[in-house]
Amino acid sequence: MIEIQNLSFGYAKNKPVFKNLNLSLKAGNIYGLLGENGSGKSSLMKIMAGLLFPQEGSCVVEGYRAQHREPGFLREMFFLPEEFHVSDLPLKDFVRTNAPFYPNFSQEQFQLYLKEFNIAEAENLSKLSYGQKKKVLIAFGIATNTHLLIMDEPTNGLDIPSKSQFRKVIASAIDENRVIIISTHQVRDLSGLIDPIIVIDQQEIIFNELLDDVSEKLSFRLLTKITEEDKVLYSEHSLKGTAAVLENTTGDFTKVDLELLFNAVLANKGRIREIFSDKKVAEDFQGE
Ligand SMILES: Nc1ncnc2c1ncn2[C@@H]1O[C@H](COP(=O)(O)OP(=O)(O)OP(=O)(O)O)[C@@H](O)[C@H]1O
Repeated sequence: MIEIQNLSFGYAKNKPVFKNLNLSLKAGNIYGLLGENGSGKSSLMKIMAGLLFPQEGSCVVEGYRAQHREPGFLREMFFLPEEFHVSDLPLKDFVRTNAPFYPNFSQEQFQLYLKEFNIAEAENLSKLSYGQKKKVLIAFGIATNTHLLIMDEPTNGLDIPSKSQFRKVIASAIDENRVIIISTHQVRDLSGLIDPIIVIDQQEIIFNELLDDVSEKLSFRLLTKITEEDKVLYSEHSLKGTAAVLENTTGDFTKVDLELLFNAVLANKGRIREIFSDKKVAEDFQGE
């Protein structure tokens, strides 16, 4: 659905944000895009939305070059940026003005999601808080039924009940024709929702894996003591013990802790890359 090839991008000449980046995203998935502050998550999302242009290489969405923002592309793409502005309109006028851009917009779904988020349809946007406005945009974005839905830090600013409502509505919105991309620092908010996980670091994608493959290759354990046999890739001390990411040498599947995974990927990217590329070589070999 999205093919990014040899993409280089930067805001200033000698300060690249991405160098020769390649990424392929497939419909039917809710991708989680993770990275430290300034790693380029928002920039990548804006490139996919056609709002920033590659200096080299290409970003093609369902056959359209994103940067050309052709009508056929715009009809099938909704982008919720981290910072947004909405006009002071009654909600029904907001819908009347914006819904016609999206041929598959569903008023019925929009109402359902608003109800889930406890927002009355009679509201005027000027009377809503930041978090409530965000929920209106999330509800609208999902109800557009576009093939590509991009959300930059959607749970930022949402209260605790809204975060679980968010998970519920997003989980109901994915289908085989749609790709959803969500960037976040709050990985715990999105655990059980995002899969695969993509990590950006230092101008490149350093990790792009399905959680099933993560469970197969890595173990997430709370250890009281680390022994020499434990192939520890990353560990953190806590009051409960040492939370560790290890190479999965036993074949047992443990539950993936996204925060630990992210920290491990950043702290030990060379070894983690080797572990996952071994798997890909083996799969390619089997496929021959
Ligand atoms: N409008 C801009 N002009 C110049 N540089 C920019 C601009 N926007 C972002 N940058 C730079 O580009 C790099 C990537 O920024 P980006 O906002 O894409 O990162 P991010 O991963 O989304 O960060 P955060 O997690 O803090 O939101 C950073 O070094 C940032 O300073």
